[in-house]
Amino acid sequence: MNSMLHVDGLHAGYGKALVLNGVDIEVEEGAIVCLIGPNGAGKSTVFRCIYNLLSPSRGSITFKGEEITGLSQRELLDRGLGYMLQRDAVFPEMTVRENLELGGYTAPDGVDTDDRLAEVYDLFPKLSTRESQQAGTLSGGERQMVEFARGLMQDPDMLLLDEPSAGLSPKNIDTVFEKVLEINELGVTILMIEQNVNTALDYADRGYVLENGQTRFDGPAETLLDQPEIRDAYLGG
Ligand SMILES: Nc1ncnc2c1ncn2[C@@H]1O[C@H](COP(=O)(O)OP(=O)(O)OP(=O)(O)O)[C@@H](O)[C@H]1O
Repeated sequence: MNSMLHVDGLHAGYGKALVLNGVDIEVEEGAIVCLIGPNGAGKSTVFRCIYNLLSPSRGSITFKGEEITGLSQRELLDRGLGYMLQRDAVFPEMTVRENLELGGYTAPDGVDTDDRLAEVYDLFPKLSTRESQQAGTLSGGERQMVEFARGLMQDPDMLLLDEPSAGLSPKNIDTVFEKVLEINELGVTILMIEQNVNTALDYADRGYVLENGQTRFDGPAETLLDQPEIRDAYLGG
């Protein structure tokens, strides 16, 4: 397997506060990798560095074998790296279709928006039946689907997902992870931050545990929860 994304010795912070002090993550092409860790461990900060929303003070980030530190979001999308943010980011006044078409505008050259829309509707049939509905009137789970679908409009090779299941009901959480799996099976490599550790690790190939801005453990997802320190920290023993 080829390495898709490689984060090596990442250090970063906000002002004088150092938040990351040695993060190493390897994501192989085709994998689903899950980044877990307590609140404030620095998970979103890792994503901000990868997506050039924050400049690292040390370390390197390579995507498809090339250094990407400092590249604009436009360049990252052109290279096939997409990002779905944690916060609710649909445009509520716009219809479902308009939200998706917006995703298409930022797609790399050569991606046809109409073709892409048809493929995305295949993946999310419910959204095609709601395409004229204002996104702000959708349920939380449906809005999450719109965000997901919008990220896919860019036809990425890899997606960064920041807590795709955040704030959803148990039923919708399963639906989101099923979609993650389906999208992965279509060839999209996934790196996701998750608080629903048990469920996320059920779907992931590999997991990384971040604590105090450092990678503390990593391993195949199915064996990660066998480690007593991780069980104690996440499942109360
Ligand atoms: N813009 C900012 N300015 C100053 N400090 C920040 C900023 N953003 C995050 N931090 C701090 O950096 C640390 C790591 O935050 P980060 O959001 O990366 O953690 P996280 O692991 O994603 O947490 P959570 O699981 O709660 O979302 C925290 O202590 C946070 O308060």
